[in-house]
Amino acid sequence: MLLAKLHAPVQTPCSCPNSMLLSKLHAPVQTPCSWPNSMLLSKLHAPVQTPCSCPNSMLLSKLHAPGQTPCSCPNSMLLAKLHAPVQTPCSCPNSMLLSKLHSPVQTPCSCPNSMLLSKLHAPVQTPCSCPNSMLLAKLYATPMDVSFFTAMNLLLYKQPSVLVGRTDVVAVTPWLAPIVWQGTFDPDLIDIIYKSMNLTIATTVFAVGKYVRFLRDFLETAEKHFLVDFNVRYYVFTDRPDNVPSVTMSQGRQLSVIQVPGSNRWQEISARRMEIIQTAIERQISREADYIFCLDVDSKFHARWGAESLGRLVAVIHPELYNQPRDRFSYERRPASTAYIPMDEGDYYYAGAVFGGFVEDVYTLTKVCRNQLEEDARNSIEAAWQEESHLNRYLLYNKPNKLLSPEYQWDDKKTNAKEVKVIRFSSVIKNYAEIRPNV
Ligand SMILES: CC(=O)N[C@H]1[C@@H](OP(=O)(O)OP(=O)(O)OC[C@H]2O[C@@H](n3ccc(=O)[nH]c3=O)[C@H](O)[C@@H]2O)O[C@H](CO)[C@H](O)[C@@H]1O
Ligand SMILES: [Mn+2]
Repeated sequence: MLLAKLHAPVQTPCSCPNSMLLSKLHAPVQTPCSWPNSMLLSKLHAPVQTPCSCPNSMLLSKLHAPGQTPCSCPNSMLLAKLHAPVQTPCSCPNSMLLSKLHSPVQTPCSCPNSMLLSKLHAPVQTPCSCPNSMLLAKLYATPMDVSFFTAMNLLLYKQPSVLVGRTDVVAVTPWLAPIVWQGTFDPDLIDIIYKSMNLTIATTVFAVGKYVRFLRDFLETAEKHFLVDFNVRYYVFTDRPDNVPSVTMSQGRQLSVIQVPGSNRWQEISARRMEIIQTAIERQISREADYIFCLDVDSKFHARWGAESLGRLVAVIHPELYNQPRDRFSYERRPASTAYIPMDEGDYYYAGAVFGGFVEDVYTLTKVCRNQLEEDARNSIEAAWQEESHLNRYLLYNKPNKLLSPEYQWDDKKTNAKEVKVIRFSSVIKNYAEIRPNV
């Protein structure tokens, strides 16, 4: 619930994490329940009651009054939206007010406002799982917690620039989705924002037939680089469960093995992933994770792959075709296939080896692609690149809201390109004739 709210549209047109938190904090109390924290939140959003002249009443009145004397210091800007704790205090009236708000209640008297302030400064009581309690718990997390709120105050990070950034690559699509390249995000900042949400990321990987041999490197390098310090649940789909290696997992990470049939056609193994992922989401993943990534197993991680990769619907730009005109893309070009894309259409060529997003969005993607694959099979047509062709068709008409650059899907066969400053995940070189069940 909280996660959904954090992703709700921001009132102020800005996509920065502070705005997301602020908009949540400013939202009217939703679904109030009778539990004390909900009541308290309702009061916080209510107008000041029965003002008296005690310092606490005065402070509360100021808090609910429109922003005064805004200056350009970070505190004033935040105060205009809400009473966040002071970062880098200065002596402007807004900073002073903020300091007061976060200091212990002064001179308590028995007026309702003093009582309310005392409650606000008290530790969270008996948390339950309603959204209001979760929000309060975050607001009042102890300084030891890396919670959204404390992290925002303690983390000093480089000022974002409007004028200086990557100029050698395009970092945003024409529909304003970011394209994630090294140098376009602050890794520490982005991790702290997402870590406080206590997310679980499902990661599916297929190791059918001889492809089980890739699992050890895949998993061992993932433990070093992939969403480190996040809760990750790997789902390994294989016809050889006895050959799944035992790899030591860090805290918060676990692996489940799900048995699937083998096949004597690699095309079928690859394409059936859509159906199998769809079914696994229905059966268990929807209850066990917030986000999901679906990855190829014949790959290794080499460098950080962090929370910058998370989004509602995420795709990766194929390393072979990112600098090619769309008519060279290996889309399915036969109108008889449901994966058909005409020559004059197409945004990017996305790789089938990496896609992800919110579990429910990936569920829809896998369901649509599975249905299209089955319809094609009934019509005896197989798209040029199986599920990858269907994925490209889906993403053309259902735009992803985050794109990963080829840093996130390189190929060991390729020499480095100067715009790729870091290779995070790459396909290993394999002998197709030896490893696949058919050629
Ligand atoms: C050179 C080439 O052909 N590249 C295509 C091939 O990529 P790839 O060579 O990356 O395909 P792949 O052989 O890695 O197969 C995709 C994934 O399916 C799983 N798997 C596949 C076969 C098997 O016997 N067992 C098994 O487990 C495994 O997780 C693997 O990572 O296919 C993709 C679509 O699927 C794309 O169209 C690629 O452009
Ligand atoms: Mn592969």
